[in-house]
Amino acid sequence: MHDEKKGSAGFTRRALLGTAGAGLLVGAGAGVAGAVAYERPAEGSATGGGGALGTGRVPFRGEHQAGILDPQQAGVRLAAFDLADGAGRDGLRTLLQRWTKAVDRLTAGEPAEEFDNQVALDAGPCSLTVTLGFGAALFDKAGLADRRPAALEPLPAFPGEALDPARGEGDLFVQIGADDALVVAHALRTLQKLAAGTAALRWQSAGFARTPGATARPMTGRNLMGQIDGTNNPKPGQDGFAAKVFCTPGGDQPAWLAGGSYLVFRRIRMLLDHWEELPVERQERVLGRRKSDGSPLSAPAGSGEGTAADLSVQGPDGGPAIPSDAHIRVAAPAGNGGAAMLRRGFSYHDGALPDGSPDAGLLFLAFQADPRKGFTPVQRKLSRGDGLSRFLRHEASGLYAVPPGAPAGGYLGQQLLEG
Ligand SMILES: C=CC1=C(C)c2cc3[nH]c(cc4nc(cc5[nH]c(cc1n2)c(C)c5CCC(=O)O)C(CCC(=O)O)=C4C)c(C)c3C=C
Ligand SMILES: [Fe+2]
Repeated sequence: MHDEKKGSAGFTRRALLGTAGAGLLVGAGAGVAGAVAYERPAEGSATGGGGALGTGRVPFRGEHQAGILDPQQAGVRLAAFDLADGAGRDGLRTLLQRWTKAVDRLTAGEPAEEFDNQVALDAGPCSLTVTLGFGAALFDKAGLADRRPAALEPLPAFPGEALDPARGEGDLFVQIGADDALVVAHALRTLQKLAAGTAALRWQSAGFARTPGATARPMTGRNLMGQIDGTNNPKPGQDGFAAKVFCTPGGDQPAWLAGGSYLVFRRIRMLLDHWEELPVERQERVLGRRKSDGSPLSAPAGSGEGTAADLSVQGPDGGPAIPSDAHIRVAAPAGNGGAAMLRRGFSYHDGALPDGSPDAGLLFLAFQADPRKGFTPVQRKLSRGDGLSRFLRHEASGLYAVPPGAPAGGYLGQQLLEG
């Protein structure tokens, strides 16, 4: 399932995933997203860029789109565009062809042919990835209603959420990640210019994750609650990994989505003023894992995040060591009919709200083979019985069909338009 194409920096995507495996072996127990050993190529080993971080290059083409299995970059911009009235199928095709041409060049560290504004001129690729998704409304607008996947039906309403459609949804979604903020901003600006007249920017959100090299050794990242986040993600190489994350045609899954995925986006604000009032031991019981090393409360402190959580272990008080409303218990696949997803969220911090509280939280992103069997049942349960939910507010949402990677010589989304 992994592509073998070599990037100019002299490593393959398989090599990246292999590095993820190495991360596991050293006991980090880390998942793909934000969690893997994140080795950069040696300084000067590739085109452009001054340092090792700049030369990282992620192949854009392959069976799956980049930005799903690849390690998280330090910076991300999520954005969605709405297709203009009258653009139709031809307008969409032309737009996807122009975006593909630009992304091909930008991910190689080269300026776009059209509309390049020189913002990223001195930088290498910086591990830039651009991941595209299609929102449900796109299919009618582009005359493709008969190809809309059944699984793209709107997510149900969940208790406690207050969603702002102006900061979510949208026809064409992009996740733009890179290890340099200018490279990220440049890529979005280029896509926006190329879309002029065909699609208009609906919303955008900026996020961040650990910068590679910030810690003494590669580690799973922390979120703004201070928790190690990403530990128990499905991992490539595990039995059934691909079936959890990528679509297999058949049933009501369309053929054009083979090798693609579904992405759920949620902008989730953290009530940090309340959270930070809790003593660390209480915070740990809300999650079910320790803050220090991510070890589950069912195992001794210091055993590390790679230790499997045992939901049957009793604590000293005779109750469950991992409380009944602990986040990892309520979210666990075991209690949700096996529901699984690959989480790849980024933190955001957009200053303060009018009441002075931080406008900060998680840009939750989860890739999965079918949201009806992944995100929806888990979120339904979390919204009722999760101790962590008391400290969270879901503020925006999006569900997108993520097409497979661009075929050799072809364009992103070609399978939908011409399959
Ligand atoms: C509907 C799915 C989920 C939402 C929404 C969600 C929000 C959310 N989660 C954290 C922090 C952590 N989550 C962790 C584990 C975890 N979370 C989900 C699902 C959702 N989380 C799953 C399926 C799991 C794995 C459960 C298991 O089987 O162990 C963890 C623990 C470490 C880890 O495994 O990643 C943390 C930390 C936040 C802060 C948040 C919303 C802002
Ligand atoms: Fe979670």
